[in-house]
Amino acid sequence: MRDLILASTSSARRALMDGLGLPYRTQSPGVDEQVSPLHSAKEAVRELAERKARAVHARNPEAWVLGADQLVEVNGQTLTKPEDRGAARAQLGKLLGHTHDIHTGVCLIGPGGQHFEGLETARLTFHAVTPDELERYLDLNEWEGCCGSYRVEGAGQALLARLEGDRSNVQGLPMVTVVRLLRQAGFSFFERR
Ligand SMILES: Nc1nc2c(ncn2[C@H]2C[C@H](O)[C@@H](COP(=O)(O)OP(=O)(O)OP(=O)(O)O)O2)c(=O)[nH]1
Repeated sequence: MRDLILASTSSARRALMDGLGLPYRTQSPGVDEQVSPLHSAKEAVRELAERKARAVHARNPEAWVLGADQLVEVNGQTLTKPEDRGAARAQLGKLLGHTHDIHTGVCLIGPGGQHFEGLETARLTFHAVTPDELERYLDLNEWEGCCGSYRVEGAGQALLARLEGDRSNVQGLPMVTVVRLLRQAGFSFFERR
């Protein structure tokens, strides 16, 4: 049985991997997530996904390690996870009534140094809502730990006017891409245990 590690502290990513049914374990990447301000959002998530995977692989060289990173891009600005409710209000203020992209980079590193990577973008359009409705949504605390301050699988779907792309990508892992990388790496599925 292959040793697969998800290099993530994200409960959303764990939930998505749990659904896939492959045996895996998790480890925190514990990396500095600073990247050059000259990087585009896509370059940043690609670099950080690899940085996370390589950091955990360095501690577990015999394992397969999957890392991921996500950013929201709107009007040329990149948004990550909000620090507090005020930051979440400001983020949603940029997204409501507009269209934004959410990019997720994924990187799979193997015991022999094998390296597979992918990047997926989903495009979301949000309804414009009143300030009172925004405050009511913020009261639900779905903004906590979420890039862009919303949960597409939660109450946040009431904000969604249009979604183009892989919904699981918005949640944190583009599972169509993750499955492609795992199959490219030779993983087999539905093993009898
Ligand atoms: N449940 C849920 N989580 C979301 C949604 N959109 C974004 N997120 C979460 C997934 C990730 O945990 C987080 C993206 O931020 P990062 O890529 O920096 O990952 P994070 O630091 O959370 O975990 P990691 O670096 O993998 O340990 O936002 C959503 O619609 N639903």
